[in-house]
Amino acid sequence: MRGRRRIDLQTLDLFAAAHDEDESSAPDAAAVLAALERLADAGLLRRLDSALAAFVAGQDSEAEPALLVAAAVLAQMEGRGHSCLPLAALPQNPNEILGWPKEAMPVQLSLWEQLPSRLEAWLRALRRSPVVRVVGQAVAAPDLGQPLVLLDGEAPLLYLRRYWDYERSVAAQIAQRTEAEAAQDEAQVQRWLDRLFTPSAAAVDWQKLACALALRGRLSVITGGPGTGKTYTAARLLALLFATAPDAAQLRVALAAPTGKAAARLKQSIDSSLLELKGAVQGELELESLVKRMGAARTLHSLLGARPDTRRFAHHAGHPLDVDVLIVDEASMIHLEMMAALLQALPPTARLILLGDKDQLASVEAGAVLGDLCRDAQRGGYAAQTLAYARRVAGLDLPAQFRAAGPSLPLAQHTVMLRESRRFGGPIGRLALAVNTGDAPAAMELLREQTRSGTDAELWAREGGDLEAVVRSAVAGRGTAAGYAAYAQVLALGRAGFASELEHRQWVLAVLQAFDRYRLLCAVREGAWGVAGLNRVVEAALQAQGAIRKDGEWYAGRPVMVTRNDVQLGVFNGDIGMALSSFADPGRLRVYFLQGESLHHVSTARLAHVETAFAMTVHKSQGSEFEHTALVLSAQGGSVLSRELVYTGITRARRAFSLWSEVPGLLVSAMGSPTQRSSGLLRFLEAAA
Ligand SMILES: Nc1ncnc2c1ncn2[C@@H]1O[C@H](COP(=O)(O)OP(=O)(O)OP(=O)(O)O)[C@@H](O)[C@H]1O
Repeated sequence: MRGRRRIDLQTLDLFAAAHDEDESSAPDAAAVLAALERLADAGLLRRLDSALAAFVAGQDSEAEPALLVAAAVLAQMEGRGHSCLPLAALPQNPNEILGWPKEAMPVQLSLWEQLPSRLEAWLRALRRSPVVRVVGQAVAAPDLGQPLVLLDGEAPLLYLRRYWDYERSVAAQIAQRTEAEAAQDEAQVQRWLDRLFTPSAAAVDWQKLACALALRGRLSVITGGPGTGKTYTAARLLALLFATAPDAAQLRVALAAPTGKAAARLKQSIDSSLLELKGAVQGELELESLVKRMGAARTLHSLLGARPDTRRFAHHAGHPLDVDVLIVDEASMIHLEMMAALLQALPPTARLILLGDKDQLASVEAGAVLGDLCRDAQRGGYAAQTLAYARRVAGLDLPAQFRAAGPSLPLAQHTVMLRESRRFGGPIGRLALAVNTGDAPAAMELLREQTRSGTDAELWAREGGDLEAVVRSAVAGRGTAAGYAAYAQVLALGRAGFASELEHRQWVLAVLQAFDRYRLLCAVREGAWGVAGLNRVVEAALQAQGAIRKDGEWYAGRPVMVTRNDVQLGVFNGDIGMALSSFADPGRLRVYFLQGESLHHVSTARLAHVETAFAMTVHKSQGSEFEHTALVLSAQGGSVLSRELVYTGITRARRAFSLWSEVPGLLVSAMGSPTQRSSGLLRFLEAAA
């Protein structure tokens, strides 16, 4: 938290000014606003949080302290990815919500002493304010553009208006997409399912079930860990849609993902899965023409038509996307606002197929939509009708534990979790599973046993800080697993110059590919064990070896990550590029990005929003995989060190995973801290059911 260290939280007096004026009375709105400012000075709140409280006070001259504090806490929650504030915990257990460090306890108590101790009094303060729109189960106050919305009822939630709108919109769209089931020729569906799925030894062929369920609706959610066959299943689903569509030649299919890298992987993986099916369809389906017609996969920003300097997209309900089927991969990264925009822009008749791993980190922005949508995925929750349908068309008899015990959400009938990983049978997969289930003893034992077995093991861990060792390993690799030396070698090949543009292009591709063999992933940005510190020391080590020649911000071989979408330049947040000499003007550096199969390049001068990318956050690594991934846990990680963060880091590794922990115990404590994001999405969906 910014600036916290400069202020002694134990002695910080939030109400110093108010006490000077009058010792006896409770602080008024001005005193509370001043206290919130001090909390922002101390880094416990953001400026934005105290500013929202000040805005509320400006709109409501009679605002009570509880309302102002609730507004500031709500803004703070939004900054941490929650879409709303569950009010019930606020009076008695604010720590659960605030997550402030222990040393902030005196400050928190001094503020809370001035606030009501009962929820009812907080609710009264909210209900009586003109800045709060109160919406109950049965009645709703008129919409006068109030900036806050109180969802009153048993477990009241407070929203910023924007997020209230997004959640309701997403829930309404999903309810609509899951209500009516498309009529179909079941005999035809059964025939094709049997052709595309050979009998499986597994108790349940979840991939076949996913296809069967997806065929009868306009929304399909397919979740599963890495290598469980999400894209393999989506390709079969496409073939099925193609085979059963009345006018297959006209079927418009689009592929998308939140990042460019994930989009490129999706396209590659879908194409190769489709072409592998040629034998199974024996010329009956024109799979090659389907592959051609799909075109490149795009980022969601580009698909929806992001426009400079506005949150609005070119495509929306009034100007929908021109698609019949949209497959979106890495859906765990889609934040609430983006999901609302995507659903709005999709024609009501189009099918949406969401693929993603519900256990991965959610987006930095507010909302954990895939996690919410997959609440029932583990236990199935299938209704009798769904089970009967699965038996009829797919010959699947689901064990009793996957049947809904009571009334089930329509959404659950459109959701399937894939459970068998084809890629991660070994130690990386076992570690990911142990982390995911919070089994710390199993995870630690596995890491110890693997580390003991030598540097070539799939897993390797060191707890207790030795930054120099981290850097040595980052450069040289571990055993036969790559480090950045691999990219440095390819980079050096360019120094001799190129005879042709083609030769130069091949070299650029080779540098980008070599760089992607290894990545340092950090939990935090700041500090020696964060992104900024590690980037500096890795750069220095490569410089010392002569692998790079850094004499300014830009140098040949500087890997960069784009930090802001720039529609005009065609680069998006999270894209990774490499500064290299251009063929036409070898003295000039350009930044090269691999977009699908094609290379895109931009002049360094035009790329204002980038950062060096030898080390990057786990958040930004989603949608990417590296042959060797090193996860670096900083002792400054605090609440950022979550189970999802560690799981996401581990599952970025294809062949080797290394863990570097600044101090012992960080991994175990992260595993014991699953992230919970507050949202009302399921409540809206349940209400709509
Ligand atoms: N039923 C199956 N039979 C044979 N091979 C399969 C099957 N399902 C998946 N595979 C193979 O397993 C590998 C992983 O599948 P796929 O890439 O579809 O997984 P994924 O869940 O999309 O992974 P990621 O999350 O990493 O993108 C692929 O090589 C795929 O061809």
